[in-house]
Formats: sequence, C-alpha cells, structure tokens
Amino acid sequence: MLMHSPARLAATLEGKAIVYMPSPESAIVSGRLEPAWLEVFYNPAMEFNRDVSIIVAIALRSLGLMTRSGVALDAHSGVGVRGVRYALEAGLGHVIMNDINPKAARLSALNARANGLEPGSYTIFNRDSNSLMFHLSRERPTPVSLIDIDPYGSPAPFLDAALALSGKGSVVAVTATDLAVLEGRKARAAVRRYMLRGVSKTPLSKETGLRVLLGYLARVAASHDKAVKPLVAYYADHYYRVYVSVERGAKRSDAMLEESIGKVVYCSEAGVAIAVPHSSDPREVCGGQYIVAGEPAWIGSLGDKSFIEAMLDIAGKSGWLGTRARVERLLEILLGETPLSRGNIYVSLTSLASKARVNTPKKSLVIEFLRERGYRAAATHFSGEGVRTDAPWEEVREAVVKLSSR
Ligand SMILES: C[S@@+](CC[C@H](N)C(=O)[O-])C[C@H]1O[C@@H](n2cnc3c(N)ncnc32)[C@H](O)[C@@H]1O
Repeated sequence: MLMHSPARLAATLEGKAIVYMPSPESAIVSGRLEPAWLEVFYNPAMEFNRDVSIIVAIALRSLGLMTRSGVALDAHSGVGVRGVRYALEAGLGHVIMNDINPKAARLSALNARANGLEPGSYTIFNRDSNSLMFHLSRERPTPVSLIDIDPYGSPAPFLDAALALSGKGSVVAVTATDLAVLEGRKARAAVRRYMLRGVSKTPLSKETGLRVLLGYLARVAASHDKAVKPLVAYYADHYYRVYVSVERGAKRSDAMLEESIGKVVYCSEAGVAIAVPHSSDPREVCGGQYIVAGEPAWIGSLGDKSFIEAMLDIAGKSGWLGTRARVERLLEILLGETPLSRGNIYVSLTSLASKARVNTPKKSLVIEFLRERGYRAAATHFSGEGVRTDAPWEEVREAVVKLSSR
C-alpha cells in the first residue's frame, strides 16, 4: 500500500514500520515497480524475506542465542527498512545501517527518526560495506551479533569481510539473487565467483545452488579459522537466503570441512542426486553415468530443527507481519525436511516416474508408503513434486512405480 507524501517521497507500511522511499513514478516499467531504478533501492516484493529476518532475530533473542552486544549490522540498507524493523519489531538494542549510496544513508536516517528509534540506538554509515566491516572488525573493534548481507546479485564479494567481523555466536545472514550462477546455468561464472571445481545444471539444481552457496560461506569461514552452522536456509522467488551461526577455532573449522563439505552428484540414469564426501566414488551409488552438479558444496544439514520450531512458534504469534501465512507455510515445510537434509538431496517424483515410464504418483502417497516401510519422508520447499527421505532411491523408485496408477 503506497501513500503519497510531499518532497518526492512516498510512504508505505511494512511490518510495524512506516517506510519512506523515493516516489516510485519514475521507476514504473510496464505498470510494475522496478526497484533498481529508484534513487534509493526498496523492493516491496522482498517483504517476505524481511519478515523471515524479523522472526529469526526474535528467535535468537528468545532462545538466548543473540550474543551480548545485541548489535545488528544491515550492511546494504537501501532505505533502511530492514535495520529499522530489526529495532522496532525484534527489539534489537542497536542497529548499524550502511549503504554506499549517500541518498540511501539519508533515507535510512529519516526512516529511523520517523519510526521513533532513540538517537543512541542506531548508527548510519555511508561507506563501502567491505571497508566498513573490516573497520568494525579491526580498526574499531565492535562486536556484532547479527551481520546481514543483502546486496545486489552475488554476496560472494562481501563474505570475507562479514566472516572477519563475525565473532563466536554471531549470526551471518546472506541473500543471494545470482541463481543462474549458483545453479550452474552460468558455469564459468560459478567456477570464478564461488571457486568451484565442478558445476553443472541438473534437474535438481535448486538445491545444489543453495548448497554451493553454503559451501562457499563455510570455506570462507574456514579461512578465518571459523566454522558455520546453518540455522535456517531456503530458496524463495528469485533468491536464496541463509542464516548461519559462527563458531571459532581451527579444530571446529577442520571438523566442519571434514563432515560437511563434499560434492553434489547427479546420477543421470536414475534421475536422482546425492550429497557425498569428496572421497566417495559416485559410480558406486549411481550405478552408471553421473554429472558433478556442484563441488565443493555443503553436504551437511540445511538447518537446525529446534531453531525452526522456535521460529514457527514465534511466527504464530506475530500477527502484524504482512506475509505471516506464507512464513508459516515455509517454516512448516522446513521443519519436516530439514532433519532429513544431511547428505540427502530431495527426490523429484516426476524425474523418477519419467525414467521409469510411469505416471507421477501423488506425493502424499509416496510419503506415506515410505514412512510405512520405516523410513523418514517429508515434502520439500524446493519443489511441489519433490520428496525428501532417508530411503535409498531404489526404494523411492519402487514406491513411484507401485503407486503410479492409484
Ligand atoms: C538489494 S539492495 C538492499 C536492500 C535492503 N537490504 C532491503 O532489504 O530493502 C542493495 C543495496 O546495496 C547497496 N550497495 C551496493 N554496493 C554496495 C557496497 N559495496 N557497499 C555498501 N552498499 C552497497 C546499494 O546501494 C543498494 O541500496
């Protein structure tokens, strides 16, 4: 809902915040707002992404996981909506908002004032975010509990500084919108940007892309003798979003690399993908031809079940969120699939059915069938026709064939 206000600004409501943004007239293309054309970036379509951030921040506080400083850094703040909402809705004690665009920094300050943030409870910078993060980590050491990286396109150029700034227990939140690269459709760019050994587009690349992003984040953390642990990670619309908590120490870092970094391999004949350690021979599992979908990639769990449970509980009480119903739907699916995500890529029922030359059966029937056989199985948020399970793929194929005509 956009409201017009004087001085070439428009105002809108998001969450509990009133948000001033540049008047949108000049950025309407074919009847739609093109956020990158605004003098200062603001994308109303990312409200869902920000609503999830608010739930994460509240969960960190309520579970006692927020480190002592309680400071959040919104490193690419645009109009400042995320930073302001962290203060207003999640009650974070101090927010730092930064943007390289001077008009963005001014608008962030205006939005902080308009929403009644106490003058001492926020700081605004107009700097390159890398230079700011290194400044806060080395020149003016500032403990930051939540480091939020939400740039245009790839977050890769900002992760080194974010991990340098992170301390024990900090949470690093990252948005990536360069899906074509992470999913392997632009393989050369993926090799360059995320330092991959191998990458290829496959029918299951949505999940591979998220694992490539997490794998890169983990390797950057390792270069700082740190380790990361995903609290929640998901795909939505045109982006990936991950929240990881940071641990310090070379031993933890070594253990993370050993246990959680490997490769995603697509078994071409079977139509399934596997997440396995570097040393494993895919031919043994695939039993035939295979493609390396992403290496190195994160093969560990995509989140923490109790954290997601807490988020779901909080979302249920957060009636002010504009996208609450969607947040709850996502969290419910993540709660089912995340405990099954270590070493498992979801199975595409359509792919399996087409390889077996049968009709695709109903997902709910396949899930029930696998559970009756003692396996764990759940829906996945990556695809409406996907199932995540710890059953061997041969058993899933058997289920698909048996259930195809029902
Ligand atoms: C996708 S927008 C951020 C949106 C904002 N986080 C939100 O939720 O509304 C990316 C922002 O990053 C800023 N930016 C781009 N490069 C930057 C850099 N090197 N340092 C700091 N800000 C940068 C842009 O000016 C833009 O406002």
